[in-house]
Amino acid sequence: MTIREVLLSVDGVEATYNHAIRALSGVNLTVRTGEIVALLGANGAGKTTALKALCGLLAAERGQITAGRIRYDGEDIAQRSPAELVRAGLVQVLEGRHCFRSLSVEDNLIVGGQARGWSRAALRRELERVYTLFPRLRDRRGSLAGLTSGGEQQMTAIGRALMARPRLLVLDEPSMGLAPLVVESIFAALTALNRDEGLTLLVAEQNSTVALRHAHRAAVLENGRTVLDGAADALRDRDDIKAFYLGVGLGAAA
Ligand SMILES: Nc1ncnc2c1ncn2[C@@H]1O[C@H](COP(=O)(O)OP(=O)(O)OP(=O)(O)O)[C@@H](O)[C@H]1O
Repeated sequence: MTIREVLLSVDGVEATYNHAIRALSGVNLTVRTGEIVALLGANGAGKTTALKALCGLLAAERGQITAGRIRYDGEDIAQRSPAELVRAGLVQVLEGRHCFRSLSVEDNLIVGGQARGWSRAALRRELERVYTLFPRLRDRRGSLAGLTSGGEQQMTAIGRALMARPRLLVLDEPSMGLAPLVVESIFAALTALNRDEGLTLLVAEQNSTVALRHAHRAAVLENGRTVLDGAADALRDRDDIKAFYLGVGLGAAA
């Protein structure tokens, strides 16, 4: 996959909640078209806040961007609504596998396609694309999403985002609470989308071992600020960095 122009840039972003609690104090991040970028950091480092800031979701949590600039596809997006950003191709999968629990898996996916107003034929084609990527969802398409496994719910949440045909897919902790094999299959699907379709990905993860295995580059947050930014393979080999910033024990870092 060829990596091209800068699709997203976050420069010196600071943010607070309730105009009082400082959550971000200098986040810098660049995502180029065709890249997989991992956003790493320990619990509470500011990953979720950073993703919400760039997806237009901070205001809904009484959060404010107080400094810095966020540009997507060459435009300042700090004031854009999440719906506008989805139409522009910036689509997020929030932490915690947000599915409509009382809708079927397939209806969840269809809801994701509504942002694009697909025709019937196009909708069918997009559903097929998701089912090819996640065959388990084809088997479970008639089941209520709330009654499927954690992994299937995460796949449904990702599938729903894919139905909007993102240019940049932003994911918050896709591995959370899932068994290692399920995590591996989700990351394998995301990597295949990146490789085969050039989908650009920004993935926040506490599971730095998995994220660094799949990402091209990574940024590390500590106390709301970017402290490291570099090639994923360089960070992967630095056990000292992982132990210091990511809380990965030296013995478990391999
Ligand atoms: N809605 C909120 N209101 C007030 N403070 C918040 C809110 N959400 C997060 N914070 C605070 O902002 C800081 C950054 O939290 P954030 O959730 O962004 O970190 P994180 O790296 O995503 O951690 P985790 O992996 O635990 O979600 C923390 O100090 C947290 O307590």
